Amino acid sequence: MYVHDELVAGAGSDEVLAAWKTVQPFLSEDARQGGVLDATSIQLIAAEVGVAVSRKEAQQALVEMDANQDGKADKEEFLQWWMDSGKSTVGRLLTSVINKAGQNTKYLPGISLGDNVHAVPDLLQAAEKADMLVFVTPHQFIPGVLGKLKGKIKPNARAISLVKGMEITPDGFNLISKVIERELDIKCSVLMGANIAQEIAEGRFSECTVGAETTADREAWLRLFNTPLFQTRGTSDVPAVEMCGTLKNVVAIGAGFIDGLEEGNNAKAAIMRVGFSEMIKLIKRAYPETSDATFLESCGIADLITTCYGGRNRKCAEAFVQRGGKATFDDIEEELLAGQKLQGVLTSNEVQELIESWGDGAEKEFPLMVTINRIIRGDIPPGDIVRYAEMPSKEDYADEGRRVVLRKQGSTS
Ligand SMILES: NC(=O)c1ccc[n+]([C@@H]2O[C@H](COP(=O)([O-])OP(=O)(O)OC[C@H]3O[C@@H](n4cnc5c(N)ncnc54)[C@H](O)[C@@H]3O)[C@@H](O)[C@H]2O)c1
Ligand SMILES: O=P(O)(O)OC[C@H](O)CO
Repeated sequence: MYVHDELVAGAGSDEVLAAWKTVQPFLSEDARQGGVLDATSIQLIAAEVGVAVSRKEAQQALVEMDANQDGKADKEEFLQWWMDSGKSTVGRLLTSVINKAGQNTKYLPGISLGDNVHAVPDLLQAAEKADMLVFVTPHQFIPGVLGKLKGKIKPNARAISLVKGMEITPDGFNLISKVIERELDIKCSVLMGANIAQEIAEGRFSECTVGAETTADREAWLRLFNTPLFQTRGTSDVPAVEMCGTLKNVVAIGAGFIDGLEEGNNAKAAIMRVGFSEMIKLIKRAYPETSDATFLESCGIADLITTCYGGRNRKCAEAFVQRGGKATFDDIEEELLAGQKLQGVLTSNEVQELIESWGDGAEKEFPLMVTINRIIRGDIPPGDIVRYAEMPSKEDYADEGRRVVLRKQGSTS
């Protein structure tokens, strides 16, 4: 499994002590006898706990460690330095942690990944011989990932995308599965559904929808994914499945605004209802052949519900309101998600571009999507979400932030 490598928090003193013992046979004579370290010993111990330490860093560490300035660094000084430094400048490589601890301590702490999961930091090494490629990375990173894979994978490999988002082009848009197909010249199916990762990782029951054009592809992916606790249903309505997963993230931002405003359950249900009907309208406009039945699959109504209650888009939108305009979505993402990435904000901008590309009058077809985007951009305050039908705009706030233009009767604030 390819894992985009990064440095994560350093190991604790217990792990380092265990590493110290493990590498004893390889330490220098001085280190073994009296616990006096040299740079090589530091590198060996650090490597054992999954931390990459260069020669230069190890030498610098020796200078920092020598607290009593006797020209030596012993075990106690080493341990003290390790804990004090917090490994803030060194850290542990995530792939190494996953392979040693059997856990992704950064993104899924406490979840055992199983013995057959091996993290590989080299994308090509992980993918070039694969027959089945599963794409699940935030959609902003997809171009970079595909650039590295282009022309380097098996020509008959099958792909599936769990990625939510779209690419905007001068001619319209492409869903991520289509971007994968175009760049890698292979078929790409999709898997979407009410699938909050933490719950699946904990082995709790959920469903999902696989969209694949051919029966052979559907059967192949169902064989791979379907389990009693992860019930997978297939459909050939591929773009609608992917569009549902993509658009519900925008509605979830709206649901989060409602939560932040403490507008209550009725208001949230209303935003979800309107959002769902705009999703359906937008999907049918882009893909008129879409089957209504797809909206009742896990990728449709179920994913909308779970994301509007338990997702990160909802959570960050709620915080955006609670901060009263003092924090941007970027700030909130960094603070609340610790390295994870929001999809809904980018997708809202993409959807807005798509709607605008459909020409005059198209915005009025999707007043909630447009209103959510205006709130995200800071053009109007979050409270205006309940006035989505009037489509309040930046111009309504021309007078030093006060809402001065009443677009429709009864729209005062
Ligand atoms: N988390 C969920 O519950 C969930 C469920 C279903 C679908 N999805 C979708 O799957 C996609 C990925 O979401 P996620 O939650 O796994 O990611 P995430 O939000 O946890 O993002 C962090 C991931 O991005 C990787 N990353 C960081 N920089 C990168 C780079 N330059 N290139 C490649 N990868 C990089 C990190 O290693 C980490 O794995 C999204 O489109 C999301 O909507 C997520
Ligand atoms: O946490 P979110 O808001 O990115 O949503 C997660 C998944 O898409 C739910 O299926």
